Amino acid sequence: MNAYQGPDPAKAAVLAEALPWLMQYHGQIIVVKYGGNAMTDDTLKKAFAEDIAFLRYAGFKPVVVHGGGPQISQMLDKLGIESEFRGGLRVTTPEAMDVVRMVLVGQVQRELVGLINQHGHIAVGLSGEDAGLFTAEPASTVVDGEAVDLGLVGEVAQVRPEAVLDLVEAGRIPVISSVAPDTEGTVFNVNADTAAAALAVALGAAKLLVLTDVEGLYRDWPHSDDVIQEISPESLSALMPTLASGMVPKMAACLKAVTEGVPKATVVDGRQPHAVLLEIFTAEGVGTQVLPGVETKLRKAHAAAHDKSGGKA
Ligand SMILES: Nc1ncnc2c1ncn2[C@@H]1O[C@H](COP(=O)(O)OP(=O)(O)O)[C@@H](O)[C@H]1O
Ligand SMILES: CC(=O)N[C@@H](CCC(=O)OP(=O)(O)O)C(=O)O
Repeated sequence: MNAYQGPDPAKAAVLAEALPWLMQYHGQIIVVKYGGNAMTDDTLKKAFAEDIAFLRYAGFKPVVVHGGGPQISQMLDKLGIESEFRGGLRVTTPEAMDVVRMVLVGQVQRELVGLINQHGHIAVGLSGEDAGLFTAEPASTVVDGEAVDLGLVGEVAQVRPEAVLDLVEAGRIPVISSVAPDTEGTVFNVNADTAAAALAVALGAAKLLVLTDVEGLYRDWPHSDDVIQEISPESLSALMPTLASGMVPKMAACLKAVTEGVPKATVVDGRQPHAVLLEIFTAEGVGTQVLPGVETKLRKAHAAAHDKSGGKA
């Protein structure tokens, strides 16, 4: 006969490990950017929605900014509209802009809102067009030393976070699409990483968490998969000219967020189910963290270890 074993203490240990993070982020805004490349299958999307609902019920204030690059490309292909990327941004004609808006607001945002609302009526979709959330201006981009005209690609010139704050204070989870009008009402395509960073700064978020389809920022991509675990804004700034494709706007967004007051920006692999919970509630470092003074801290820790070992470390 098997003796009664009782509940598994390992489960209690996992829950107890979450305590410091519950204390740190309780009542704080966390902006989570969900990239289109991390929305590849239904299980992943469902797990993402569970994580976001979990944060809300744990007393955090999650705000979601979503992408949808691959989903836009798929629809453009279907419609026979050509699109190319320059410096990680989609050159956007007026014809393509209609598709970008339709896919982001009408398709991707609706799906995420629906999935989160499986866990209570808590998610509300918004775009940069709602309540003046974002005002765009044409993006100016330089690729290989040359100014490039990207058409209707926008940068965020102004954020009015009131509508988002109203929802958050009411216990809701805003799910935001990155399209935004300029002051004349022309609607622009804003990269979702760029929009998430501008919003995180305006909301005074405690963290910007970016989900993508790589483990983090690779040191020597595409030649190695050595992930940079921690990097200061200064070192990241120096690295920016060496980055390629989608990592350019992503790391520029993290840099902007941390330089303008967000204490930490993290890029994690969204292909891993429950990547959000793992990043927030566990002590193991996942992905790449951009945080001020990190090299100074590492240098100090190294110097301390060196002193203790009498210079033998
Ligand atoms: N140094 C780098 N480290 C990691 N990925 C990189 C790097 N440089 C370029 N990339 C590319 O950037 C991509 C992520 O950007 P993107 O496709 O825009 O993702 P998302 O849809 O999540 O915003 C990766 O899949 C990879 O192909
Ligand atoms: C200007 C620009 O490039 N806009 C992006 C907007 C969507 C996005 O950023 O989606 P991901 O986060 O999935 O890459 C695009 O058209 O693809």
